[in-house]
Parts: sequence; structure tokens; C-alpha cells
Amino acid sequence: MSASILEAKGVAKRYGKFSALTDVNLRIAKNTVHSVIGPNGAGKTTLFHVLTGTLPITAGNIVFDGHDVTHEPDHRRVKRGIARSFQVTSLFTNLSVRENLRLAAQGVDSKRALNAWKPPRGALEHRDTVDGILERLALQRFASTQASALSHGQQRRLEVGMALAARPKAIFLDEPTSGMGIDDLDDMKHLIRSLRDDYTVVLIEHNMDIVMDISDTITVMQQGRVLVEGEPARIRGDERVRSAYLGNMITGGRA
Ligand SMILES: Nc1ncnc2c1ncn2[C@@H]1O[C@H](COP(=O)(O)OP(=O)(O)OP(=O)(O)O)[C@@H](O)[C@H]1O
Repeated sequence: MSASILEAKGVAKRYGKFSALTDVNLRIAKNTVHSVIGPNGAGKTTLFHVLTGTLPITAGNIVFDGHDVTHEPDHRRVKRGIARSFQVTSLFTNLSVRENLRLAAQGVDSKRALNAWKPPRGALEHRDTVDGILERLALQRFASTQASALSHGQQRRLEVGMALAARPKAIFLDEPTSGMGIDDLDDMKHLIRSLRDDYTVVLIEHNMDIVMDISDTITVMQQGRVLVEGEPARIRGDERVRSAYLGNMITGGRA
């Protein structure tokens, strides 16, 4: 079994009296694409919030890269190497693609600059980071293009790039393909698959074709609990998964 980057045990999250997550156990192996799927309201986004530190946990514990991060705020988890994709709305639409990425790369270093033991990275190092990301996103030709002039699919790839600029170990993507046309879907699929070589990807995705195609492991959630977990072939054939989705669309299309 390959080494894990994240292990969550007994995770619970309550909103008042409502239990959005109950006893969730999750082990995410390094350099894999691990998808979290499930019907609307299953608790996928809440799980992301709790794992990335956007929301405090009610019970349980989370270990990331050997560190107990259960009660760490999100900015500390960013430093540990957890990145979450930004929303389109957080792109600087009046700046170029390159400027967006440069700001994201510098953003991580603003705190580093206050730490005398870790000097801030230089401009050259940022340029290398940004160039590498532009290539990975297949957006080199658009480096000087204003973000507002990109297609929807390109903007969504740039969001992923903004998260990569933080040089994370694991990247959390929440529905990166939502609202995309068919060509953009393919580009995003290739991008996510390529990320696995250098990062660990945790993905919430409703498009089952993509999930089945690019995931190493799939965790299926239902009503705040893990229903079943396994490789795509196993999930596709699982009766419990079919009935969780009322028997439809698990073999293709949107869940
Ligand atoms: N801030 C909140 N206060 C109270 N209940 C909430 C809150 N946020 C989410 N919930 C509830 O928690 C449950 C899980 O929601 P969550 O958004 O995590 O599900 P999801 O699987 O991501 O759904 P979707 O696929 O529709 O995005 C839902 O019943 C939702 O109504």
C-alpha cells in the first residue's frame, strides 16, 4: 500500500443539531487522484471545508503529511502544503494570466518574508514557478492576456494554476469542470491527470465520465457518511452506489 499524505479519522461536523458528517474515515495516498462523489447534500463540500481548515471540526482528527492539523487554521494548512482551487471570482480579471500567477506565488511568501530563518524566494524563482505552471496549464500563449479575456474553461484552468502557485503537496479541487463545454472538459481532464505526477489531487466532481476515467480511488458519500470506497471499476459495479444515485447515471454523464 502506498504512503498516505492525509489520514482523517472519525471526522464529524455538525451545523447546530444537524450532522453534516458522521464518523468519516479517509486515507488519501500520495500521488493519486482521489475523488469524493455522492448525491447532492451528501457532505462532500463540508468534508473539503473541514480537511482544508475552512471550517472547524466537531470531532475526529486529521493528519496531513505527518502533522496533526486537526485544529490548525487554513493558512497554517496552506503552509503545510494543502491548496484549494480558487473560484473564478477570485481571479484578478483586469490583470494578465502571468500577473495572476505571480501574485498567487508571492502571496504564499508574504508570511515567509516575516520569518528571518526562511528568506523570501527571489523574483527569478517566482518566474520559474510561473513558467512551469503556464506550461502545465497549456496557457503559455495567453501569458500576457488579461484574465477576463480567457474562455470559461481557460479561467477554470487558471484557478487550478493559482492553487499550484502555492507549491502545494495536495490540491483540493471542488467541481473544476462545472459549466464547461466538451473541449474544455478534455483539457481539464488532462490537466488533472498530469497533476498526479507531482501532487496529490482530491477532487469533488459530478461528471461521472471524468471521475471514472481519472480517479485512482473513489470515496462515495451519502448522508454525511462514507458509503463505499474503492477503484473506479469496483464503484461502478457497486449496487449500493447505484441505489444511492437512484440507479441512474453512474455509468456516464452527470450524477
Ligand atoms: N452552513 C450550513 N448550515 C447548516 N447546514 C448546512 C450548512 N452547509 C451545508 N449544510 C447542510 O449539510 C449537508 C451537506 O452539505 P454539503 O454542501 O457538504 O453537501 P455536498 O455533498 O457538497 O452537496 P452538493 O453536491 O449539492 O454540493 C446538506 O444537507 C446541507 O444542507
